[in-house]
Amino acid sequence: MRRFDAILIGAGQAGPSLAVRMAERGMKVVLVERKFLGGTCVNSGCMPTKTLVASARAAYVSRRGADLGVKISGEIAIDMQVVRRRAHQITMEARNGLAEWLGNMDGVTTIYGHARFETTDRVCVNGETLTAPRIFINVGARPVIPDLPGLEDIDHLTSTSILTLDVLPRHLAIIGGSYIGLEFAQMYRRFGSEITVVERGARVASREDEDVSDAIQEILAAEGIDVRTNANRISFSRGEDGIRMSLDGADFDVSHVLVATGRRPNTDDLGLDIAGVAVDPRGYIVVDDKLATNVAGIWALGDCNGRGAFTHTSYNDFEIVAANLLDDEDRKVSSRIPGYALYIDPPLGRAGMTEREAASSGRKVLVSRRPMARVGRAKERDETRGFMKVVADADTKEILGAAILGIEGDEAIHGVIDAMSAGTRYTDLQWSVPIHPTVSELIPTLLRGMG
Ligand SMILES: Cc1cc2nc3c(=O)[nH]c(=O)nc-3n(C[C@H](O)[C@H](O)[C@H](O)COP(=O)(O)OP(=O)(O)OC[C@H]3O[C@@H](n4cnc5c(N)ncnc54)[C@H](O)[C@@H]3O)c2cc1C
Ligand SMILES: NC(=O)c1ccc[n+]([C@@H]2O[C@H](COP(=O)([O-])OP(=O)(O)OC[C@H]3O[C@@H](n4cnc5c(N)ncnc54)[C@H](O)[C@@H]3O)[C@@H](O)[C@H]2O)c1
Repeated sequence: MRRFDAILIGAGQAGPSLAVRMAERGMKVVLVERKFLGGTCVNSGCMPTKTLVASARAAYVSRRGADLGVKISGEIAIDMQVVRRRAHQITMEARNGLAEWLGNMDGVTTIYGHARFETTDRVCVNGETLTAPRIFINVGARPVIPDLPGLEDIDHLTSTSILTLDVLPRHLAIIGGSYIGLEFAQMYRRFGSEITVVERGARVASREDEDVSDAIQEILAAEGIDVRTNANRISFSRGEDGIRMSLDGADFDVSHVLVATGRRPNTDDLGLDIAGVAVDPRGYIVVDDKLATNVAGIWALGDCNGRGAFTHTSYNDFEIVAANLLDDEDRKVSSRIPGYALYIDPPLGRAGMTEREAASSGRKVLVSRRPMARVGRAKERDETRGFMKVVADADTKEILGAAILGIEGDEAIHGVIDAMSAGTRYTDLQWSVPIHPTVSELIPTLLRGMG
């Protein structure tokens, strides 16, 4: 049995950084990873997909060149092998960089293998027992495959396996109209596929306010994406020319099916029951505000704790745990202002509550909304789709949330995230002087329109 000061299970966004911080304090730590260093973001999530989004945008801009007076003679063609290779290369650079960083770090041992609890302070990997007084779980999540008739009998893709596809689907059906479904829908449409998005809910991106969902759907429909909402009866069979899909009684043929119906935590094969670590009914590890589980000496970070589902929330979990355990600070998850982006083009940048959440919190709510057509930068680029809105508390003047669906929305939203993190009231920002011509330039005007 090998003894360490800490065991970290999973090398996603939290594990490697925490391992290094602890080793820098002279601790002897072991990082256990069953597949690839970097986890989802590096290998099958943000990095490869945002590289693909960049290729798709290059195609879109090239096709629109003539509108801006740029003549391109000949067809705009996509080389899927180059597109895919680029995404893979970005992944490999990040994965190899991590291996080098960890490899050069005294005090960090990396073991490749599946970890499983034997007791509260022992973990078995590749038949060997490791023990430590502190164990950090950072095991992430994986795609959910829904129980749809016929799905098991056809070759279907997930957000992971589609990354190895180097042919262009003739017709890609995407089941699920949220982050993963919508990002892949627009990117493959821009590569040249016919796309049908099948969402069982009444609208796409259903966590957002209705006006945001509607505007997203309009943006996608304008690019020729067929979005079917309220889809109830979905089934599949092998067709003569690919896959036969049946949707609410109507049949059609598609060449490929991508399943994008959510993710579930990798907590079912960890032996958590043996260690006595509590999980909720969906398998997420139950943690307190400092990410400690119900078992002393065991913490859970990242997607597996259900307190966030993004790269930045997993990394922030590392920052919280490191600050509390190593720097004698008092950091809590509940202090985090929720922020994220949906990387369709134009992107949706989000901060804090939706308008619906703010209204249902019982506060008296003020809202202001402006179209992107009011933004000089958007007009100059001839990309005026979308709008921005902000929600505030009428009594305290606190900013409760914002959405910027428009070019650079993922960047411009940080003005709001920073203001919310600093506790700035919207009335204090109404007279700030932004730089022209930027997207952020409309924010003071937006805040002056609160009503
Ligand atoms: C297609 C896609 C696109 C995305 N795009 C974005 C984006 O643009 N922005 C964003 O913020 N987020 C995005 N996300 C979400 C983001 O990737 C995740 O939230 C983030 O990677 C979670 O990090 P994590 O550290 O919690 O876990 P992970 O990165 O999933 O790491 C967990 C690691 O644990 C390992 N592991 C699991 N079980 C064991 C075990 N028993 N023993 C040993 N090792 C184990 C796994 O192999 C994995 O390497 C995207 C996700 C997907 C799928
Ligand atoms: N830009 C980003 O930050 C980004 C990008 C991609 C993924 N992610 C992360 O990945 C996670 C998973 O994303 P996701 O889009 O797969 O999941 P999701 O949980 O956000 O959405 C799943 C969608 O599928 C629909 N659905 C479920 N079952 C269905 C069925 N049988 N038929 C039709 N529709 C069905 C749901 O109604 C929902 O709209 C997200 O929580 C997110 O954190 C983030």
